[in-house]
Amino acid sequence: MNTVNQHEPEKEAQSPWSNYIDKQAVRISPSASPVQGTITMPGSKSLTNRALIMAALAVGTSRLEGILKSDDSYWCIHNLTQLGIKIQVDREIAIVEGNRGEWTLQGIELYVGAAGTIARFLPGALAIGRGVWHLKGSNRMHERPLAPLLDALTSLGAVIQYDANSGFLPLTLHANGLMGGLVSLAGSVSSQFISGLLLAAPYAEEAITIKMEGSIVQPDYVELTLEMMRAFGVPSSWSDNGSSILIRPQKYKAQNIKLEPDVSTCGYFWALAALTNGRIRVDGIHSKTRQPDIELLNVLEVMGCTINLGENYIEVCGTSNLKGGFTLNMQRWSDQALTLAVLAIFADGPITLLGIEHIRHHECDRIAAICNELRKLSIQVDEHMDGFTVYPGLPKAAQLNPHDDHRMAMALALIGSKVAGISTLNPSCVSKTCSDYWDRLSTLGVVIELI
Ligand SMILES: O=C(O)C1=C[C@@H](OP(=O)(O)O)[C@@H](O)[C@H](O)C1
Ligand SMILES: C=C(OP(=O)(O)O)C(=O)O
Repeated sequence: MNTVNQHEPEKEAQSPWSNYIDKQAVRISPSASPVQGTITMPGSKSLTNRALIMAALAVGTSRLEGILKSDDSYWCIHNLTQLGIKIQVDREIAIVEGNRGEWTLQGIELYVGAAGTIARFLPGALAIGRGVWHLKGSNRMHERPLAPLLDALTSLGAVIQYDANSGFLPLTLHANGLMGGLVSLAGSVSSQFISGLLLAAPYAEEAITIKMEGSIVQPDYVELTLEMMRAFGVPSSWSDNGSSILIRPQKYKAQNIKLEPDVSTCGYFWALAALTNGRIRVDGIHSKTRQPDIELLNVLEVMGCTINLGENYIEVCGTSNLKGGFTLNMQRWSDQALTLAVLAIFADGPITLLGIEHIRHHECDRIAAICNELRKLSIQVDEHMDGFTVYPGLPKAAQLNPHDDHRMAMALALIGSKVAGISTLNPSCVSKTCSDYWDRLSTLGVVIELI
């Protein structure tokens, strides 16, 4: 539990859409006045990669508006293009010509970078066709689990050969189409296994029933998948008291759709308002979104912030006295755990976050990594198997290591918006989901020096 994976920056996993690639570190210093602004946010990573893959498999040509342009979506577009899908990107719009589920280019190597969504969504999408592909990713992606998904695909007809470790990338996938039938799948380590099978399920020879074993972490992402499938013309039905989903054979129909902004990225900016007693309004988003990180707003309200919900915007106004002294189970929206860890430093009582053991399998072991970094600031933390407790304190100056994890970098930067002397290494790792993060902070008055 005490070992920390000090992953070195892996530049190969960054894409042409990455910025700051030549920078070693970033110094973050407080703004002279409370942070205020009305901003827009890039598109959701989760929605972008789902929409790209469904559009690629669809009948007809889709138009996706508001795509995210970051490493995770770059590798998705790059791989689909390598596989013969025609995709034109013009600013934040992608035009995608669907292949009706028939892959034409085989025998190629596909590189998924550090993107969990591609590593978990592409194998199923490929397994519906016929052909052989080699899949690999970043060093960290080679350590992130895939076995439940790959075992399910194997039981439906795929043949998988592992280069090194069974259940992990890199691997060779021999696709023979997917049979239908009943398949059991556990989502207790990652909800992406279930989304990955769902995305492919309509292209199986017979109906597929996915029986979910045990509880699913972050289940709203499965709902996001089902919602996007409905948008592409594929319905699904739940049975067994919500533990099984049935998908019948059919094809996605090309769509013209607008994607929501990324609520996980919004979280850093709302937290910035909360911390600096400022005001941040994000346009183009509403509180009825299915993206689970919207729950952060309820917690910010409990902590003393004022939340203004418009039809097409959400505004957070901060407070001079952030309230702590509570315990939260964050299993359902764990991408914000690191944001809350940082807010907790400046609250008036300790905050304990539990139910998030699965984030040890994300871009780094996020529980070990955040505890390690906050201790460098002399902040008291207790590490638990499934979470951590952060105690309020005055952070001392330090250089922090984001462990090559975009969310570590984006959350740790918020400490610098409050106190002097904070810097973090490897600033370009933010490009996994927000390639212009440092410019965005700078525009809002936070002092950013890229070195
Ligand atoms: O399906 C998705 O788009 C995601 C699912 C979640 O992952 P896990 O279910 O693997 O925790 C989330 O953390 C990730 O950022 C995006
Ligand atoms: C867990 C995350 O990403 P991935 O899609 O790689 O799992 C994340 O963005 O916090």
